Amino acid sequence: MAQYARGSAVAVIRLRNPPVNALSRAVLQALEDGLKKADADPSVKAVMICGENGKFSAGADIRGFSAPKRLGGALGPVVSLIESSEKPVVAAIEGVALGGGLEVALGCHYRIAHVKARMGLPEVTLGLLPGAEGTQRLPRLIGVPAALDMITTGKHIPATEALKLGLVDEIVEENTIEAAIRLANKVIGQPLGPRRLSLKPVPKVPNMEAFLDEALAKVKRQARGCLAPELCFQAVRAATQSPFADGVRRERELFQVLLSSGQAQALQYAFFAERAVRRWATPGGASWSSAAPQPVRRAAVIGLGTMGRGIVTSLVKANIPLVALEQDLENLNKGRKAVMFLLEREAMKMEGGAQVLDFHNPARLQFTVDFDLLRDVDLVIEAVFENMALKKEIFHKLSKICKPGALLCTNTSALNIDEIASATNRPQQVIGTHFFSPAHVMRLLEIIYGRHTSPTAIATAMQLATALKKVGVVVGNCFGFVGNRMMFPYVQQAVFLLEEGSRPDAVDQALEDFGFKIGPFRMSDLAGLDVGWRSRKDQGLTGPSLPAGTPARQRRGQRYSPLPDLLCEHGRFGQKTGKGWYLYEKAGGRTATPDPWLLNFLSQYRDTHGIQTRFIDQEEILERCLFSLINEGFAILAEGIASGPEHLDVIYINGYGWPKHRGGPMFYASTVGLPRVLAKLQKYSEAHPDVPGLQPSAFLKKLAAVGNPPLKEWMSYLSQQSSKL
Ligand SMILES: CCCCCCCC/C=C\C=C\CC(=O)SCCNC(=O)CCNC(=O)[C@H](O)C(C)(C)COP(=O)(O)OP(=O)(O)OC[C@H]1O[C@@H](n2cnc3c(N)ncnc32)[C@H](O)[C@@H]1OP(=O)(O)O
Repeated sequence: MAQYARGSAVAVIRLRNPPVNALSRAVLQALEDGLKKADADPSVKAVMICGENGKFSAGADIRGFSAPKRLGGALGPVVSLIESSEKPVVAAIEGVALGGGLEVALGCHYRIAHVKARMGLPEVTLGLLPGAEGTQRLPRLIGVPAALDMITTGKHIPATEALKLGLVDEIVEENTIEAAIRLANKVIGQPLGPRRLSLKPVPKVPNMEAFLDEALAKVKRQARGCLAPELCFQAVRAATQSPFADGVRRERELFQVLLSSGQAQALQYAFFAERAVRRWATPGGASWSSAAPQPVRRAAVIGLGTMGRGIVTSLVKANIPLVALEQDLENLNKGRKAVMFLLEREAMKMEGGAQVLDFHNPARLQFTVDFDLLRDVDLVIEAVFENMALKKEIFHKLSKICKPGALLCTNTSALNIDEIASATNRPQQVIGTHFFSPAHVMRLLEIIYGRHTSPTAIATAMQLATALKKVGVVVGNCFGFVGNRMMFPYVQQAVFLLEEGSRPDAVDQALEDFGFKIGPFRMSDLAGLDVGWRSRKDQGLTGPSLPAGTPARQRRGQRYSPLPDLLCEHGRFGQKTGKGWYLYEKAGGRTATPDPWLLNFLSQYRDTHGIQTRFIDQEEILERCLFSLINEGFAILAEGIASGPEHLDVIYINGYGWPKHRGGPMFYASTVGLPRVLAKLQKYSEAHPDVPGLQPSAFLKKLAAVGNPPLKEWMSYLSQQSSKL
């Protein structure tokens, strides 16, 4: 809704649709009615538009884009109506003016913003473009380079920057509404022509065509298969080439293309999925609605290796005072130096820099080798390397030293939380916090509850995720949890494809063309092949504990590829040794080139094992890697390890480089159609009966059999008894 009120000479229209004043049909109708009322009332001399509860508007109601009666073209005409008003209209921007909200403000003749307000056109992140004439008005107001940047990236800018760009006329520290009414009174009677953006020319840029060509190349490079950035670009280019009305027509055409592209649906699903996972629940009945977090006033991180350094940096950035602990002075000094380097770099990116982070202050960041300093912390994150015995030793020590209420977190990517908790006297306060590398950059935090973990512990870990500006996803305890468990069959297929005749660069290319940031072999070289090797040795799959006479390509009755182990035995650990699945310019180098040695090695390997080399096309690469990953996802859902497909999708988008415009693996499966995914898995599992990862999960079969229901109904087909937790 929008509330209309007439004060003295200034009518006030207040957008009202909690929590963010999204522009629904009803709000737009009320806005239009308010404008018409003001126009018809001779005592009204000016209009002020604002939003309720300190928020202007977060834009079009996103749910409206998939509603049967779409929000459609309703907003553009309302923005035009505002602009064509014969009475001055002032936007009072508090909180946020995003998307359609900012387009409404662009239709106004004046804009005044609170200093803490944020503005942006984030439609591109939802697979759309600003469809209410924003792509035509913004370049006229702030110029093509700045408008292109805002529209193709969707970034939110603070009011101070908006003022510099000329996006707002004034910023105020308080009483935005009063200031806007004052401004409205002041401008009564002044000519409105110069304030109507649709009448302004687009400011010239020297050598506009060359500038646009370069900008387009950049947009394409960054889009990686996502359509919206390029179409946003095209809409802005139309503003540079055509009169306003023609530009608007072009904007509408392009908007329609995006709306029906499928990518918009995927990105909007991802938007809501990210919010849905905040409402966590466990099969035991614990949930976000009843569990209260405990405050974290001081934290500790144990271990200053790659993960620990990133975690410390993340906590400092979140303003949480902490103690960073290493086992000895040599490692402590090495870790301290690395953390300081990261923090200096982070500080340079921030306004206020090192002063704001205050990391030279020992009261905020203290380095030590003394466990006793952990006595009064509220939360500990252990981040030593993946070794159960070591982790248990540390947790045993922690449960003796830390105060009774302290939450004990383990940063592990696969180990059993219950076993780690068993080393303590407080298993209810032990929880897994799986950070992703680099931990101060990656958004995902997988939060793993064990058999005894309390709801308070889960709520506190979720609150920590929010404080660190991460997306926390609560999952159950199993080997590899959700993310890595789904990754195992994917990587396994990638390696099997090499055995059968493919090449690392062909597999990577297929998956990168699909939209992954990095293919499995480049990823494995980056992470280090030795990490998986160590884990396989611990599991007895390779190395000295392997019983003599074990067939080279079989473990526990299933197909196994020793290829990654063989590479490690040749000292090929990936980027760090300058060679792995690829060759690099030097140890630590980043430029991967196909390695003739490896291709020769693969060919000899196939000869040794009597494998007939065959050509494997892109379709088979994608289907075998992706469908086996998705198949594991269905098994995870059936076991109650995650409470919905959204959880798996949020994990994959934020932690594993899954292309967001494909909505996550489970959403992708829903778009492919579950009967098709099932049929392909059946085909491949018939061809490879010794690969369990290709055998369709019972839950997938059930969903296909009941007629491929929409994703949001999947979980209703799981009987309570099927949860193993
Ligand atoms: C015939 C062809 C004609 C073609 C013409 C077409 C005409 C179309 C015209 C115009 C098109 C305009 C496009 C848009 O405006 S798209 C929307 C752009 N806006 C955004 O992307 C903003 C999205 N929201 C956010 O970024 C954040 O929510 C923010 C506003 C910054 C607040 O963040 P925070 O405080 O962290 O709160 P939450 O994110 O948890 O949000 C609170 C709840 O509000 C829901 N929400 C937020 N924004 C919207 C929205 N725009 N629509 C609907 N719902 C929204 C959010 O989901 C939370 O609710 P819940 O937890 O239940 O999910």
